[in-house]
Amino acid sequence: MTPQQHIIELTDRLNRYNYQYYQNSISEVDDYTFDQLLQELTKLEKQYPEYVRPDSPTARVGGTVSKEFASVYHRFPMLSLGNTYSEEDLIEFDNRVRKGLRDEPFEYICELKFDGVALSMTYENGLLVQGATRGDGVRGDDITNNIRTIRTIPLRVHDTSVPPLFEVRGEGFLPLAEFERINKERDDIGEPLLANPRNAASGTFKQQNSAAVAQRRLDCYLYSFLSEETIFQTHEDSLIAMKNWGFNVSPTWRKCADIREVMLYINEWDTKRFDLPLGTDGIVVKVNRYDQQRELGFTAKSPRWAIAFKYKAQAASTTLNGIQYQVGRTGAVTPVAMLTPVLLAGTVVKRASLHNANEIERLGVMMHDTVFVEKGGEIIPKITGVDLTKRTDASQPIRYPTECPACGTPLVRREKEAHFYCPNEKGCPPQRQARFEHFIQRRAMNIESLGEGKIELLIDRRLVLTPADLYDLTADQLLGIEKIFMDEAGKKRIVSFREKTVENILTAIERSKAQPFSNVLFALGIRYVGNTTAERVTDYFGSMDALMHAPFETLANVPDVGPRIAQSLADWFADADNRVYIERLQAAGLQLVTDRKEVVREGDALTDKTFLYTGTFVNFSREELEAKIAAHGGRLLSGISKKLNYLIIGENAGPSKIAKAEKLNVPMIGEDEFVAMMGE
Ligand SMILES: NC(=O)c1ccc[n+]([C@@H]2O[C@H](COP(=O)([O-])OP(=O)(O)OC[C@H]3O[C@@H](n4cnc5c(N)ncnc54)[C@H](O)[C@@H]3O)[C@@H](O)[C@H]2O)c1
Ligand SMILES: [Zn+2]
Repeated sequence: MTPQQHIIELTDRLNRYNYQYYQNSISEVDDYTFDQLLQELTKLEKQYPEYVRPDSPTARVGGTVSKEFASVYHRFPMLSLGNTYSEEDLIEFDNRVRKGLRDEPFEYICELKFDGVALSMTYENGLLVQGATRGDGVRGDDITNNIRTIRTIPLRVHDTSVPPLFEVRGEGFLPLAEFERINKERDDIGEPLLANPRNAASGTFKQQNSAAVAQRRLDCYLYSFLSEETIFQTHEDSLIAMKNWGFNVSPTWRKCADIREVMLYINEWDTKRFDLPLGTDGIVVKVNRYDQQRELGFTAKSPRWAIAFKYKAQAASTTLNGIQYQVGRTGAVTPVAMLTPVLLAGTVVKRASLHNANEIERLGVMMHDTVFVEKGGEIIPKITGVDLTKRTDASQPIRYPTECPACGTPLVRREKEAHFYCPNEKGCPPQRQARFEHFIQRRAMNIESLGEGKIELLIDRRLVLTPADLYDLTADQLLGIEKIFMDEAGKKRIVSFREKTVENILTAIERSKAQPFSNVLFALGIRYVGNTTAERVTDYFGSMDALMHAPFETLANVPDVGPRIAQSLADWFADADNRVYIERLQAAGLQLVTDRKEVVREGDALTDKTFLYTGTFVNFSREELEAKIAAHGGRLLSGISKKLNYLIIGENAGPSKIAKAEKLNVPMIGEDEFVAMMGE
C-alpha cells in the first residue's frame, strides 16, 4: 500500500467507526484500537501533508447532528480532548504547557474521565432552557426534553448569584447498577441485551420518547462552566460553585501541584475507579487558571490546556477450563466461561461472559486455551481474545451443544437471533424454576419469602408444577421439609420450612391475591411483556377476559405494543395449557380486572378520542377530569405520541409536554374548549 492509499484507507475506516459510534451507538472496534489507528493516521498526515483529506477525522470532532432532532449552535464550541495512554506523552504535555506559559507557575486539576455522552445545558435567568449533545462540536442535537428527565440536573437554579446566562457541561451516563438492572429485565423478558453502559446511554439520549428516556435513570456529572463574563479565576472555583448551586459534581477531582502529583492521582484511580458507580476510561488533566487556559488556547479539535490519560482496559490472561451452558427463563442458552482464578482490577475472576455461539466462533477460542479477560464498563468481565502463542495440543474445539444441557431437547435457533433456545418451555427444569422466580418477584406477585432455594425445594418435592399450584399449598404439606444445598465453594446451606417460615410464606401467597392485574399479567412471563407493557395492556383492555379474546390487530394497536409483542401475546393465549393456567389463577382469586372505578356513562361526545392533560384546572381536580373523559367515552393516554388527539392545557402546564405536542402537531385545547367538546 502506498502512503496515499494508506491515508485514504484509514480516513475512510475511522470515519465509518465514528459514524457507527456517534450516530448508531455501536463500537465496531474497542477504543484502544480506534485511538491507535487515529494516531497512525496523524503521523502519516504529518509526514505526507499533501495527501491529507478534507474529511480527515484528525481535524474534527467525530460526531454529527441527526435528522430526528432540531439542531442548535453552541455558543462556545464543544471540542474533543487530546488523549494518550502513556506517561511519556503526559510528561511531554507538561513540557508543552510549561513552555506555553513561559515557566510561569501553574497548577492542574485532575478529574476522572467519565464514560458517557457529552451534554451541554444552557440556563437563562436560572431556568434550564436548552440541553444539547456535542454533535460536530459546532452544532448539536436539541435534546432538552430528554435532559429534563435527569433528576440531578436542576430545572431551576435558585441561587441568585448565578449570571443571567450561562452554560454548564457534563457527561451524561447510565449508572452501572442501572445498566445491570435494565439488562436483567431485558433478559427476563427475552429482549437482546445492551452492549455496554456508554453505548446504552448514548442510544437512550437519542430516543424520541422522553417518557421512555425517563424510565432509564440516567445521571450526569458536571465538569465545566461557561459564561460571557469571567466570574471565576480558576476551574477549581467553578467546580466548587457548581456544587453549591446544586449541580452534580463528582467529588473525585483533585488539585495537583505538578505532573508528579498527577501521576499519583492516575495510579491511585487505576483500580479504585472500579468502585465508582459508573464506567470511567481514564482521567482528565486540566490547567487550573482560566487566564492560563486562554493563553494556551485550542487546536481545531481540542484545548491545549488539557489532556486525557486513558487507562488501557484491565486485562489478564488465564486458562479456559470449561463452559457452563445456562438456560434462562425464556429458554435462551448462555455460555459462561469457567476460568482458572485470576486477579483482575482488584478482584478475583473465575467466570467470564461468552454471550452466545457467534461470539465463541468470532473469538476462535478452544477449550484449554489461554485467553485474555478484560474488565470494561460492565460488571462481569468478558473474554476478548485468545493467546495463540500459548495454544498446545491440549486445546480442543468447543462443541456447542445441540441439545439442552438440562433436559436434552434439541436446541433451536430463531431467525435473526444470536441465541440458541430450548423449546421445551413447559418441561425444562431451569426454565420452570426461572418461571417461578419471575412469578414471585416483588414487581410481580411479591412472594419473595419463597426465594433463596425454597422454590427449588418445592419443585423438587413435586409440590408445585406451575405457579398456580402455589395457591393450593397447605401448612401440613410444607412443615418440616428440609434440604441441604452445597454451594460452589462446598459450603453447606440448609433450607428448611419451620413453623414461622411456613406462616410467612402462606401469608405472602394469600396477600399476593391482591396484587393488581398488571402485576399478574407481568408475572405470567410472556415473552417481551415487561412491567410497562403489562400496564399498558391491562389499562387498555381492563380485564383478562377482554385481553384473551382480543384479535391480533386489536393487540397490535395498543399504545406502545406493536406487532412483535402482539404476536407474543396472541401465541401465548392460543395455548390450551395456558388458558387452563389462567382459569386456575382466576379460581384462586387473583386480580384479573383493573380496579378502575365503574364508569357511569354521561354521553358519547368523546368516543374514539384520546386525551392527555397537563397542569391544573379551575373546574376539575385531576381525578374529576379523568372521570369526565371516561364518562363521555374518551380515553386517557399516558404519554404524548402521534396517537394522541388532544392535549388539554391547564395552569402551570409542563413546557416539555407542550413542546412535544407542538413537534408532533397534536392539537392543544384549553379547559373551556374541553367542556364545550363534552357538550355539557
Ligand atoms: N470504538 C469506536 O468505534 C470508537 C469510535 C469513535 C470514538 N471512539 C472513542 O471516543 C474517543 C473520541 O471521543 P471524543 O472526541 O469524545 O474524545 P474523548 O472521549 O476521548 O474526550 C472528550 C470527551 O471526554 C468527556 N469527558 C469525560 N469526563 C470529562 C471530564 N472530567 N472533563 C472533560 N471532559 C470529560 C467529554 O464528553 C468530552 O467530550 C476516541 O478516542 C475513542 O476512544 C471510539
Ligand atoms: Zn431444556
